[in-house]
Amino acid sequence: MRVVISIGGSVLAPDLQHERVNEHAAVVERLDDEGIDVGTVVGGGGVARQYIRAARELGANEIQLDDIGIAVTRLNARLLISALGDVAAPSPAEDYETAGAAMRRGDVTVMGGVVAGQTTDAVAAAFAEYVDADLLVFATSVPGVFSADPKKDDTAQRFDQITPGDLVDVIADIEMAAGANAPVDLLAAKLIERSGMRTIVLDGTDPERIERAVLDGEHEGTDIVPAGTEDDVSYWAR
Ligand SMILES: Nc1ncnc2c1ncn2[C@@H]1O[C@H](COP(=O)(O)OP(=O)(O)O)[C@@H](O)[C@H]1O
Ligand SMILES: O=c1ccn([C@@H]2O[C@H](COP(=O)(O)OP(=O)(O)O)[C@@H](O)[C@H]2O)c(=O)[nH]1
Repeated sequence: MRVVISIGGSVLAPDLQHERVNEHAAVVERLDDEGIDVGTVVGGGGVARQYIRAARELGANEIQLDDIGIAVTRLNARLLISALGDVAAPSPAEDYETAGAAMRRGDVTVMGGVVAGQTTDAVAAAFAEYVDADLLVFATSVPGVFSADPKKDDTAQRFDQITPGDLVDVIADIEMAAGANAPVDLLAAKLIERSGMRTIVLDGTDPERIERAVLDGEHEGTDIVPAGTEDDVSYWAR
C-alpha cells in the first residue's frame, strides 16, 4: 500500500514543539514498519504566515511571498526528517521524480513546497497522483471540510463525504494569497477530481488519528469521494 500524507504546518509544529514533531514521526515510522510506502508533505503553518506577513509589509509581491512560504515548508520538512532519522531521505525532495525515486528505494519521503502559486496541498495531491497512491490524507487543523470556514461561522456543517466537484465549489471563493487558509487548495481539489484517488481530510492535531485512518480506515473527517462511487464496494476496498 502506498500512502501520501499532507501534514499541515499548523499540526506538525504549531509552536515548534519538538514533542509534537516526534509524535508525527512515530506514526510515520509505525506505518513504515507495517510495510506501507509513506510519502509525507509538510506545510509552513504559522511560522510561514509570520514571515509572509513581515515580507508583505516590506513590499514583497505574492510570488516572492510564496517563495518565502516554500522556504519555511522545507525547514519544517527538515524538522520531520530530523525526527525520522535513517528511515527518511536526508533532505526534502524538491520535485516529484526525486521523491518518487526515494520512495521506490524504500525511504520515507518528506517534501515541502515546490513552486509558487499553490500550497503543499497541491504538492501532496500531485505526488500522490505521481506514485499512484492508494490513499491521500490531509491532516489539518480542522476536523474536515465544512460548508463554510468553521473558525468564522458557527453554523458551518462538516461534510462526512463530498465529491471533488462539490469540494471545488466550497473552496472556490477562498482567497489565494500567499499564506491563505483552506482545508485543501483548489489545484489539489482538481487533481483529486481528475485522478479519482481515495482522499480523506481529517483533524491531524493528534497524529494517532492519521494512523487509525490509514491502518483501520477509521476517522471522523471528510471522505472526498468521486461522484457515483459513494456505494461502490470496490472503491472503498482500495
Ligand atoms: N470550508 C472550510 N472547511 C474547513 N476549513 C476551512 C474552510 N474554509 C476555511 N477553512 C480554514 O482552513 C484552514 C485549514 O487549516 P490550516 O490552518 O490552513 O492548516 P494546515 O496547516 O493544516 O494547512 C483552517 O484555518 C480553517 O479555518
Ligand atoms: O508548493 C508550494 C507550497 C507552498 N507555497 C507557499 O507556502 C505557503 C505555506 O504553505 P502551506 O499553505 O502549504 O502551509 P500550511 O498552511 O498548509 O501549513 C503557502 O501559503 C504558499 O504561499 C507555495 O507557494 N508553493
